[in-house]
Amino acid sequence: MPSTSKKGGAKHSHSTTNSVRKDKRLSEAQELKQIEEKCKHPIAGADSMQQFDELPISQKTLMGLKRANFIKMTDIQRKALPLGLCGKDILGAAKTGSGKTLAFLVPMIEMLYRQKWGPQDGLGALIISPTRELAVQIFEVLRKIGREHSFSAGLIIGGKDWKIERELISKMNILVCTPGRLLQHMDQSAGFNCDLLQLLVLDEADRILDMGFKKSINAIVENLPRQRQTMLFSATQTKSVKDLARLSLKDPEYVAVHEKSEHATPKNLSQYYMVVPLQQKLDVMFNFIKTHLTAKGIVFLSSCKQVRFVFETFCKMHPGVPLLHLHGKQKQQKRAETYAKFAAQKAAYLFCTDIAARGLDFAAVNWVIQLDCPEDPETYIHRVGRTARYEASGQAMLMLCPSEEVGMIQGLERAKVPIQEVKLKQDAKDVKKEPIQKQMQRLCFNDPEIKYLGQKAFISYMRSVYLQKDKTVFDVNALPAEEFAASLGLPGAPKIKFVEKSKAKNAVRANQKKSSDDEDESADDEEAEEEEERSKASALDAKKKKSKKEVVPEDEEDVEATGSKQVKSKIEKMFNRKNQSVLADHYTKLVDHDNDNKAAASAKAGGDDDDDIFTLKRADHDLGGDEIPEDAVLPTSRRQQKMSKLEKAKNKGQGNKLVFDEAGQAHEIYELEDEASFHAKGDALSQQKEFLEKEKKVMDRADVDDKSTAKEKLREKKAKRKQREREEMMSGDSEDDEMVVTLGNPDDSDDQGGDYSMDEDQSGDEDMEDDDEEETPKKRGWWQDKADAEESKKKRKVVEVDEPQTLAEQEALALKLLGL
Ligand SMILES: Nc1ncnc2c1ncn2[C@@H]1O[C@H](COP(=O)(O)OP(=O)(O)OP(=O)(O)O)[C@@H](O)[C@H]1O
Repeated sequence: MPSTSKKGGAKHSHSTTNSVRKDKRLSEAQELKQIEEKCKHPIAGADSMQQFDELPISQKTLMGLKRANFIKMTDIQRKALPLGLCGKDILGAAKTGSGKTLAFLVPMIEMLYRQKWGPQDGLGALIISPTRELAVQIFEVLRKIGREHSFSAGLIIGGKDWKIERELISKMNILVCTPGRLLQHMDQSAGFNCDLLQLLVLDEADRILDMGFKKSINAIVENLPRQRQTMLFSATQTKSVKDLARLSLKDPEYVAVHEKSEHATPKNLSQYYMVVPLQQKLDVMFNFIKTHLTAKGIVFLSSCKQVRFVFETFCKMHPGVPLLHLHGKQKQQKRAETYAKFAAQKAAYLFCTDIAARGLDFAAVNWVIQLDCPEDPETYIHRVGRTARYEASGQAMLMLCPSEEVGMIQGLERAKVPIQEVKLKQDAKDVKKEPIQKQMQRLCFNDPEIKYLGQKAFISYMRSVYLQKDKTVFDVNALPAEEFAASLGLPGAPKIKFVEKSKAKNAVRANQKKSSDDEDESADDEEAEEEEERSKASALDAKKKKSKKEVVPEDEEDVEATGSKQVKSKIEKMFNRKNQSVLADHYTKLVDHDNDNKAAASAKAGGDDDDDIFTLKRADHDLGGDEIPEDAVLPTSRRQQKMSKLEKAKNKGQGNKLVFDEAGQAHEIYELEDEASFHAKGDALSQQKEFLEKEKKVMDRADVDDKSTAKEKLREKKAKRKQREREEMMSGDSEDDEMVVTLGNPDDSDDQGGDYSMDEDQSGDEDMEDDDEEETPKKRGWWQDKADAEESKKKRKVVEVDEPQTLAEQEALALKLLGL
């Protein structure tokens, strides 16, 4: 009967499927056993292995590698993979473009596979990258080679929506992320749990471990289990014992493939440098593009503003090849688009900051041009590493100002970078030519936006040079400011306070040197010597105070009319700006109260400058000086405003103890005592001391209590928030899976995974940069609830002073609120 035969057929096929599955399971179990057996350290015959299929790895990984055309191992892979597969901690160092990514991805996938990691096991491996673009790239390679496996992997670099990320993060086996965003989730996402983490990878480890990310990484590592495998990779590897200790590496294997090689850069890379006066750089760059129209090049500049200005002006001059720009202040979507566009272009030039210096793997880049000098040889090595990747060849050009040549070239020699000088062609030096400068002037003249961008580019370049640590290379005073400004098309160089300060500092140094020379000469004159000491000490004191203030110049103080020694308030300074020649119009617009809204809107739309937005906010407060009574004690300095209550209390001293008489009048204690009984208690000084000690103890106790209460409140608040989030999570399961991939899905290989958006951890990347062409209004801080943020927003609008501490402050505030 048909029905019976159908049933029988179904039964048959069912049992066939079952037996296929069973066979598969058996062979997998067998494979696992064999791999386990082979992965005992050291792997037998590892030294002679050349291909991936000689390694003790799963068929699934091998298939993934094969489909992505990875057959033969590179040097770093040959050395690092056998160690990584055995679970060793690794410090991997190999030249740029040498294949470090696979050296950590393969052991990671294999380790999870061998442990039969499943959805219920949660997060097993974490990869941290310093930039979003690099994280995306790693994620893509993971998708390719892990396609046969069934782990879930997520990209956490700041999602479009925090909530979506938060929901997904709890379900991932592997996460590729940037430090800031990861930390944010660790702190705020209820479902995030990394207690079972098996493996941590830091790609571009030296960058992640340096100052910019230090705090985030420390906090992240604190949350991770100590029992885990850790791998660090970079072309310029850190070997700092301190760094390794803070990551709790266990007997790490140092795998360096270029340590013994003659050069630190790829052998197929030709490297040149050219000494170009600052004012000719743009001209030389433009000519370079015009004479290399079929090339694909990356041009590095020192700040976002520089990038934007050069990009905008060069676009307007139509060089005849597509131009793109990439920097950390662009919106994430724009960044991702630019990345994809440049990757797809055959001939194009990408202007960028160091955000693109590390790890990015664009195909077929012919030239890397460093229009601005890199901060150190390491940065140089990473920048040039964007070309000559794997087995390709490439060329790199470094443009140096005359004052940078000696220091930088010596540094590069020490870092084993082979570089040769090429001379600027005579016609490029011809002052009569200056085609760019004239065009630049026209652009600035016709378009105030361009002029303003130029001013900002000028200032940010000078600031970047001023802030550089290596003073043997960077000397802001050696730069021809006027000529440089003219080369940008500006009518004059904006006055920059920190440059003036730096000159003054040099003068003080010269004076000190002179006075110490004088001191040597008059060593026999005792009186003169003493005087000398005194003046030296006070000069040093003054210098200390000055340098403290100068370390990080405040944005709004950087550009300022110089010459006046008068002490001015910030508001005065702000208004004085309109008297400057170059930035006059712009600042007039910004501090014009009637036009505040207009200016705010334009700042948002054209959106360049956070300094300006900052200025605008202050102008908005309407804190007219006449509203505040003369005797009111308002916190004036920023430091004072930031002072905690405790600090303020400490600064106020211990206070007086008063006793009230029957009429309710307050008296000092001694007033109500007769002299005999006062003396009977001991001498006045010891009484005073005893009293103060007693009071101090009381205060210390109160302080401890206060702190623990505050901590407790914070804990409660956090627990409540997490609870709330947990409830929200339970109530709706998001269907958005843009940043997620289940690796075992061969059909989705061509999808563009990950839709990435903002993340807050780029401070380390672009910390010299302070503008934002596409800046959005300030977001709620990650530590704030929505309600908190609203509350603080409201507060900000009402009063901008600290909670009044003294009677005078309270009176001042009361009068202000009453509008008197
Ligand atoms: N075994 C291999 N066979 C073929 N190509 C490979 C192999 N390993 C890596 N590659 C290719 O080499 C290029 C560089 O690899 P990868 O990005 O991993 O280098 P890297 O060492 O991490 O570079 P960087 O230091 O700049 O980050 C990539 O395009 C990658 O696809």
